Amino acid sequence: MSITDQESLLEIKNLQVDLPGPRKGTRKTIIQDVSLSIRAGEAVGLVGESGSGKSMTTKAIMRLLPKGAETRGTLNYKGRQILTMSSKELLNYRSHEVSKIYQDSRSHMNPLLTIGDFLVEGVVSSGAMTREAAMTKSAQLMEEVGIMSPQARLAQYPHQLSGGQLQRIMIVMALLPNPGLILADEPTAALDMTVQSEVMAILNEQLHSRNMGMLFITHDLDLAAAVTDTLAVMYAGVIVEQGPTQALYDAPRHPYTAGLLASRPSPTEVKKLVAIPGQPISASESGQGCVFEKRCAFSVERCRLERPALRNIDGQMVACHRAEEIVDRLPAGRAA
Ligand SMILES: Nc1ncnc2c1ncn2[C@@H]1O[C@H](COP(=O)(O)OP(=O)(O)OP(=O)(O)O)[C@@H](O)[C@H]1O
Repeated sequence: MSITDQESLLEIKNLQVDLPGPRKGTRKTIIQDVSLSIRAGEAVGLVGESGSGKSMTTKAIMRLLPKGAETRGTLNYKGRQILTMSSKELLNYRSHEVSKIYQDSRSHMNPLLTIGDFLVEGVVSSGAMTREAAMTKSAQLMEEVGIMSPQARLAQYPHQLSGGQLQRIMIVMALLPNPGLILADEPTAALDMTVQSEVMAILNEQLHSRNMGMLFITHDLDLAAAVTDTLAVMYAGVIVEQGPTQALYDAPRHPYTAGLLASRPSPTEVKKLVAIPGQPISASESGQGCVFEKRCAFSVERCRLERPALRNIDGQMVACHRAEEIVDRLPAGRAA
């Protein structure tokens, strides 16, 4: 099946992931009923606190979940079912179709390999390119992402490059096989703000010039808002709010999203931070009701008893029974 701008590159429907529980024969749910789609040229942000299930979602997309994991639902890439791919298809999918960019590039690099050897290792060993072709393409891509003197850099070792340069090298490695989809897991978390913006601008530019899709994983709503077209907010393995980035950022409708926005510092003004009370829970600790119920200031009995489904309110998908009646009482999130 060919992909046009309008068709989904990646389509996840009703994903549920269970892992073996602490006692023999038990299981714990990590991801519950997650649906998400990414089109070519689109950047989708998956935002949530630590433990909400963001990384597990990317692992499910790569079919790299821990041993003993049980996956339900459907995951399609360009119309092909990821869950039923043969080992050969899966190898091709992981090495050519989807690339991952990690948070801490230095810890993913072998300090004993030159940048060049590190970059070409994957594409050469998968037989996709000769070493010479991979080195030439790496040098071209390095120029595209703003690394000066690429030939000299290819011969250097990771300790000779700064954090920002290494993250650009990770982007080059991700682009080398010409993937359709990039999974970027907190790609700038280890960088300072200026370098963070530069790296995100490079990713954005590449996304559009190559018409790739991107899933951008982060706990930083502001960063996600700056670089994505669509946002999905995750809590305890569930997407609680989803919609066009600008609309969701300007006018959150779920108490959790509003709480996240109110709890971060403003870059332009001194304001009192409003923390979300209580501690995040994992999917396996959630009861039959709303996953956010225990921390929500607007919780009523129905929230405790009945899990709210995502429903469309003015173009935003919101999983809250009371979304319409509480909208004016949510904490103001946007920086003034
Ligand atoms: N290998 C594992 N075995 C069992 N449980 C796991 C494993 N890895 C993660 N979990 C659990 O799965 C849940 C989701 O974890 P996940 O790593 O996806 O969260 P996250 O949102 O990516 O967090 P972070 O931002 O800290 O990376 C958490 O409750 C976590 O404890």
